[in-house]
Amino acid sequence: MASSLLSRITDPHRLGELHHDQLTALAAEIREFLVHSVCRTGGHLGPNLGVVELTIALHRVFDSPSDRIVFDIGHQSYVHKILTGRQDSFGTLRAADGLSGYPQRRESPHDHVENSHASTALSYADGLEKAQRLRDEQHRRVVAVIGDGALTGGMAWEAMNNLGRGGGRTVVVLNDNDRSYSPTVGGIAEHLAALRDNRDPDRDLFTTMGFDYVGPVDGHDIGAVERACERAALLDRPVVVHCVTTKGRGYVPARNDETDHMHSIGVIDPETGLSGKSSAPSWTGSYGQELVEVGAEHPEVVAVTAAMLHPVGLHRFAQRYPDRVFDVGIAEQHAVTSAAGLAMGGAHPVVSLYASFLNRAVDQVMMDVALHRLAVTFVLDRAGITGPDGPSHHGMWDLALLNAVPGMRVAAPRDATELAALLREAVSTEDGPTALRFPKGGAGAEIPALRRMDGLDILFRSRSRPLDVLLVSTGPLAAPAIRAAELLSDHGVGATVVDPRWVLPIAPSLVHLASRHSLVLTVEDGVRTGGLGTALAQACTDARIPAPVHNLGVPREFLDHGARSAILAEHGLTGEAVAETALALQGSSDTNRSPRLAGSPR
Ligand SMILES: Cc1ncc(C[n+]2csc(CCOP(=O)(O)OP(=O)(O)O)c2C)c(N)n1
Ligand SMILES: CC(=O)[C@@H](O)[C@H](O)COP(=O)(O)O
Ligand SMILES: [Mg+2]
Repeated sequence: MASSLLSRITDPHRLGELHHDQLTALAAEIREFLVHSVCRTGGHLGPNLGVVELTIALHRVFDSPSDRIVFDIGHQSYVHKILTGRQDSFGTLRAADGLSGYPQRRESPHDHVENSHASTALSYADGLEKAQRLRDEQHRRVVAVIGDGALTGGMAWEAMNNLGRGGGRTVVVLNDNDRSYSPTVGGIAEHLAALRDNRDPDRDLFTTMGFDYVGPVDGHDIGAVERACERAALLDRPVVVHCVTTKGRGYVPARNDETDHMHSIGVIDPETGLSGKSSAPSWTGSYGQELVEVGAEHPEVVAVTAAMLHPVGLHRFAQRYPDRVFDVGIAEQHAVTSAAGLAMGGAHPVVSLYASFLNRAVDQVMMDVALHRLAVTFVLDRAGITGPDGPSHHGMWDLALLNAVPGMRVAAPRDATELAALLREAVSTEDGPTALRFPKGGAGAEIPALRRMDGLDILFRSRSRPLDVLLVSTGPLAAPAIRAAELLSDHGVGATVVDPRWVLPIAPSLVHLASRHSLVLTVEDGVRTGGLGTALAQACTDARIPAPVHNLGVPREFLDHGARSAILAEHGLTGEAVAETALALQGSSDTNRSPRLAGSPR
């Protein structure tokens, strides 16, 4: 939808041609553009509606890309993308081969940080500034745009500690909308509220740490933000420009969304803000419901979230047990070690995180929880390929990372029934940490076991030659594994499908089962390197089992955004692909079998 002013802005330098009234009109056009485009593609509508004027002002004051504008998390960079020549391709947002929902260097020289994990922007700024000083490029400015939520992350304060006294000139633009998803929690949020209300400007934290402070500024007044940034740009020391904004501004359905002001939406009707999709039971919903019941059965259970109470499904538990839920802000490292303290004190904390955000707290899992053999349960949502949020959101490393943690037990439920059972087994484990992992989206159909054998669930067994191939499935990849076994059986190759339930460490019973088969294939929604398959292959080698163990999983690569199903298919994690791989491997050891599924079954 080309519009008069917006279509003129093919480059941010064109903003300088507009006078104040036109800027206000441009902001209105951008808001309308955002609502109609993001309602069609899905994405972070609320955060971007809140930074329209702020982003216009930044691009009028600073000379991107010579001046670097770095966005923290980057979910609020849509306006930046629209102003830097990408409005025409906005309809491809978050689709495979389309625009990323975060800054992406291959899209534009104006983009710098692709990682969507919070609280990193100030550290990048510190490094960029040091490089600029070394290269005698002091004419360039570094501008770090960080939200009040991201400012609750520990890394941000490690960077503030360096920026404040490091001789730099970073302009920290604090986008304060008083929200992460929910209202931002903790002392920092209180301090920002005091600054917003001019209650104690003299004792402000920032000046004590060596920053100038400019604000609070109305983040929706382009002129006011421009003047604040121009003042900041003249300073020869680090400065915080405190902009006060409103998440979801200008779109009534977003403002009325009390949960998170449409922080992240799917496809919705722009007129009503409603999604036509019937919400099938999700993994998150099943977990949230189950934890309420577990909370009644286990009074020692408490829940910990890192600013994602609703996204990880803890809101029902919070309603039922308000004193047993702890939102620590976007602070996963603190969440884990605080949980270690809770466990030391006799509680059984259940720490709910998106799997990829656990990456930054691995040392805390290892040295604060596992070293002390503490009863902490980690529930990792968005484990495996997530899809539209791209490489830093795929929860593909948790199995490999936790595989290296002594004493850690990891479960991967294949359906909601198993989730309920494994959650109870986890919170009943008192001699060390446990983890449950499940993917984004619907929990899928129930997959009953034929029988349970030494803790292993046998899900499929060919009537003839069942010992030809053992398919070891992980969580919901049980479904494609069963499909593969059916196809193999149709082609005269026997197969057994086993779900270990507790996938790490490798159970001796699984090694024994593998020893009885001619070929073993493991199937996991996680990086192959160091995952379940690697662990089973190592255990089979240690036990001198001759059966080849072939691992199917996610490659050791950063995977672009796209649909979860398409990415899984691309990496051979569908029933048909698994069957073809097994046939090819069989074919390599048994020449009279065709390695293809094509053609009618035997
Ligand atoms: C390490 C990490 N934990 C959690 C998230 C999930 N997350 C994405 S945006 C967001 C809230 C960010 O709040 P804020 O920084 O204030 O930005 P706003 O959305 O308000 O503009 C969270 C928690 C993340 N991206 N990274
Ligand atoms: C930006 C961020 O980290 C999250 O908002 C992310 O977009 C998660 O999205 P889902 O909750 O839809 O998986
Ligand atoms: Mg915020």
